[in-house]
Amino acid sequence: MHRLNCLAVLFERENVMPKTLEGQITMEKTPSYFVTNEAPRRIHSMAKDIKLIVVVRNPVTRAISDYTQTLSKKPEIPTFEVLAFKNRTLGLIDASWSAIRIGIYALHLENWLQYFPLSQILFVSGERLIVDPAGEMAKVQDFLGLKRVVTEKHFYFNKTKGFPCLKKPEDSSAPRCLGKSKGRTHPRIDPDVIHRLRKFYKPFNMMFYQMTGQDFQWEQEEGDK
Ligand SMILES: Nc1ncnc2c1ncn2[C@@H]1O[C@H](COP(=O)(O)OS(=O)(=O)O)[C@@H](OP(=O)(O)O)[C@H]1O
Repeated sequence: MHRLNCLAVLFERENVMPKTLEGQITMEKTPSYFVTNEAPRRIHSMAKDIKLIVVVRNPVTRAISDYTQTLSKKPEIPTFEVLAFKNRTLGLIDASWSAIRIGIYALHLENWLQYFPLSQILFVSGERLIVDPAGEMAKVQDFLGLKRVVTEKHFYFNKTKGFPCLKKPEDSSAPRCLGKSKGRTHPRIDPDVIHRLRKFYKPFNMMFYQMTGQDFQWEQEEGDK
């Protein structure tokens, strides 16, 4: 079943969704909501006061990450360079390919803003989440009206993983990194293709910065990982 339908069903059969007691928050996470056309209308009709959190990263890196994930399940698919273009000679990007379409954040956000005010949405920078997880988590906790319980002391940089991992200072349980499918090495992509994609996304990124009032600095980035 599609994940959106899953949430709808869970909400409808209230007994399936965990009961929320006074002072508790129920959270639900599905990556595809942000880019699903019917999602804002349906979620709004169920929970108008809901707080929404969206993690966004450079759409070029996001597309490559998306492709890497698909490639790991279907190694026979064409190369990224082939899938990215409608016509490579003309430099025509295939914006209908989901790996590329999902990164047109301004387009998706427009849809959500028809139903929810910006104040109900928090945008977390995927890049900041890696370099300063505690800083981004502070914003998340403030946004949710929670005490800042998760702080610096809950994170350490794991050199083998190449990413921050979680430690729980209050108990002696082992530190935890995200699984093998998170933080995989990306295949090398032709720099011309990356350049073309960056050009493609630039106006949409600008629009997104304007809509959110946040500059994610994706134009300043040198590499794409
Ligand atoms: N701490 C930590 N550890 C590992 N990975 C981290 C971390 N923080 C952020 N990231 C980035 O998260 C990316 C994977 O998340 P996804 O968006 O694919 O997850 S999901 O769609 O919600 O399942 C994943 O993308 P890839 O690098 O392309 O695998 C990571 O770059």
